[in-house]
Amino acid sequence: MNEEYRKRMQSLLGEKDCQRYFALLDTAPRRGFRVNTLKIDDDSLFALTHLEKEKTPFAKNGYYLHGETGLGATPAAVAGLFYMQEPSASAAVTILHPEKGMKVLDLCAAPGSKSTQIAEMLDNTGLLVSNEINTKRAGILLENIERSGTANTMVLNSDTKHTANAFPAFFDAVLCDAPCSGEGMMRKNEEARRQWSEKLVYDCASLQKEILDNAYACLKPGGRMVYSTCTFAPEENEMQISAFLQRHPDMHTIPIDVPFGRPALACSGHTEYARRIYPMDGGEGHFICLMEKQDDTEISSSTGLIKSEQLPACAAKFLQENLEKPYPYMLSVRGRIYGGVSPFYQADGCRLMRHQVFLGEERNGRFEPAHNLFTSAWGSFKNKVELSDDEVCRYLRGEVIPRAMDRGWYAVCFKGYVLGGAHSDGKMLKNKYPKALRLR
Ligand SMILES: C[S@@+](CC[C@H](N)C(=O)[O-])C[C@H]1O[C@@H](n2cnc3c(N)ncnc32)[C@H](O)[C@@H]1O
Repeated sequence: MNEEYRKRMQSLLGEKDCQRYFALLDTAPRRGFRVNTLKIDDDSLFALTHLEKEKTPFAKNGYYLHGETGLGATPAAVAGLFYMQEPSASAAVTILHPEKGMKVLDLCAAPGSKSTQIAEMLDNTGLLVSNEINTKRAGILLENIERSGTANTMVLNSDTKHTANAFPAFFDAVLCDAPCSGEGMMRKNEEARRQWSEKLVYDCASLQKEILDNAYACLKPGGRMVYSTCTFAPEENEMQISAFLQRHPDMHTIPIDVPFGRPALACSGHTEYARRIYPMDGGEGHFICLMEKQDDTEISSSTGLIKSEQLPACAAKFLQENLEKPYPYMLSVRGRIYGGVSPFYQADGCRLMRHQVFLGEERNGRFEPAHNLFTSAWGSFKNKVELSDDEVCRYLRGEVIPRAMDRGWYAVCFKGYVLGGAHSDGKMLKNKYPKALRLR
């Protein structure tokens, strides 16, 4: 271990805790998952799987994982019934506490562990905008968003300054889970140990400053914001917040009353109100600071709505016949049809990857449903087909399933939970599970 790092941790933790910390670095990392309450409740998930029921203190629906591997390829994971997440990472959204109906921004969102948690708490009300700058990671974010079943989430692949330009003073709550030097990843990731340097800490602090200012620009007066990192360096945490509060006197820190972690370090601006979580506290490591913007200005957001084209008749007919309930909002753009529980907002200057739920598209006068129509937890598809365990494996590999049944579209299910879609020609179920997701 880098000697410089050892010295820094010693001055942060003191001798006794420092010894515990370095001893823990050589043990197995804590792993966890959250039950996706958009699709299933805790008891039903435990009845369906072999997952153990040991709760973490960090989230209402958060549990520890013990030894199980390969869970990502199980039908329950593919159906989006749970999301694997480092246990303490769920603390940031617990502290942000998004409430139903709110407009929420997750500014640095990939791969989506916190976005999916926000989506669970919004419970398909309000709006979630999930932004990620890295295109490949934004693709993974989109997959996770689709799998989670959320029907209120817009996915952007933009630099945070473009997000700030598109959504000035727009959000009730903002999560700024900034890129960092990743000291909280050292137990699970050898690379994080090797790449650590003081220069990395300073480089991250400079990027975080810019991202935090952009997060601030997106927040409504009266709105709340969480700044979080998975690192321990004060330059990226308390010192970052202290400097931010000096630049933005209309922001203040809020004490956090939770049964986990420990008070943060005291710098100007009551940074001790924030929480630090170390491996000794039951997770890998996080810093979380809750702030609020003063509510004494009359700034109104200038973000506008997208005008929809007329819904093609074939799409309107298909959706009316096949969905158990209609989406409150619909958007038709050049033959592509979206549904959502929130109005569709413009995101000028941003690269938009998804407007809420992509339902499908019109092709030569016919409506072709998209995978997301089946995975959404909103308007469940009426026609369902239940597959055997063996058929589920074949479906997830992209194979055709022989079945005599009425022609038409079906939601393909594993024990009642939807995996994706298929089209029957009367004898065969043609597999519509996306090629990119198929198991090899
Ligand atoms: C700590 S990770 C986010 C983890 C995510 N919130 C989660 O819980 O799944 C930080 C993310 O910020 C992204 N990022 C890096 N620089 C950025 C920038 N300038 N603007 C927006 N995102 C950025 C990284 O690509 C990375 O995906």
